[in-house]
Amino acid sequence: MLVTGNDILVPARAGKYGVGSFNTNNMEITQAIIHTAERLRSPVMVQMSEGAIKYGGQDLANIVIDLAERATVPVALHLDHGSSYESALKAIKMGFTSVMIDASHHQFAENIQETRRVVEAAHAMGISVEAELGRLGGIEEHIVVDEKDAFLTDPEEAVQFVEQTGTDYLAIAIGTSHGAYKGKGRPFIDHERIEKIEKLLSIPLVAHGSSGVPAEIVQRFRDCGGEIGDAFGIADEDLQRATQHGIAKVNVDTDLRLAMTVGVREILKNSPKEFDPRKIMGPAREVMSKIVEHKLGVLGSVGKA
Ligand SMILES: O=C(COP(=O)(O)O)NO
Ligand code: NA
Ligand SMILES: [Zn+2]
Repeated sequence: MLVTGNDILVPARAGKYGVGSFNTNNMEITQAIIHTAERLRSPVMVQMSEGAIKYGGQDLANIVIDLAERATVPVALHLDHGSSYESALKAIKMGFTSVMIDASHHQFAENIQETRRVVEAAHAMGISVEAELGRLGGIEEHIVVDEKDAFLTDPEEAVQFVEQTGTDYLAIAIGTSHGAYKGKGRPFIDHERIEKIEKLLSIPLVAHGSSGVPAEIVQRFRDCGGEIGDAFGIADEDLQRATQHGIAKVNVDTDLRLAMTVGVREILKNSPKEFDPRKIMGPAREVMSKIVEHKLGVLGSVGKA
């Protein structure tokens, strides 16, 4: 069933498990996310960035909404990294049941102002809101925030921010970053910071940049002609620990991008005569489903629906 972000994340925080919020850009990615969640009796969030909305529009949103409405587990459709009040309201009009307003690149006061506007409008329409305080490293969609400017979330500021905005859940910068290159070997995750914020805030916390970038997928990517550097993601145990301390929503995009590309490249390489789209996208859907299954297991949401 299609529900709001709060319907999924408030129980997740209380139950000390994480809920995967996976980015989608087409039907097969959406099916891999929702059908795997159903099979594992897990709540799940499907998210679209502004780029995905530009690419697939209402067509793509309707695929997600239809699968979510018919799903036997709770599913929310979430706007990822909404960059403005207008963008958030447009998404709500499109049928999104959760919206992020990411004003984290503004000064504190502007972030509060922009976020509060969205919260008032979204709440008037029964939609829940994610905001962000602190800046991740890596490439945050339209913003390249390099390491030196990235700053982690200040716990006391986070309390003020939540009080003054009314945001339902909060994305915090705790060492993760977007993309496939999160750090050499094992990215540093500031567990002390998470645990400080956990004690001060009772709302669900959000971890962006939570792809694991599994070595096996990276190797398969290379083996079928993909070019990728020294790619590392967040370690499963770091993610598991974070979900025990307030992290309830966990954003994953890169892992599904790599998985789909591996599926397609392997077919094109090993079956050069193949040109049936179902035989090309079908195996890619399988590779993605396995990645979703692994992630739901790491997050502890299996059987929670
Ligand atoms: O935070 C993310 C995705 O992060 P990854 O690049 O680690 O999948 N989307 O908002
Ligand atoms: Na988001
Ligand atoms: Zn993100």
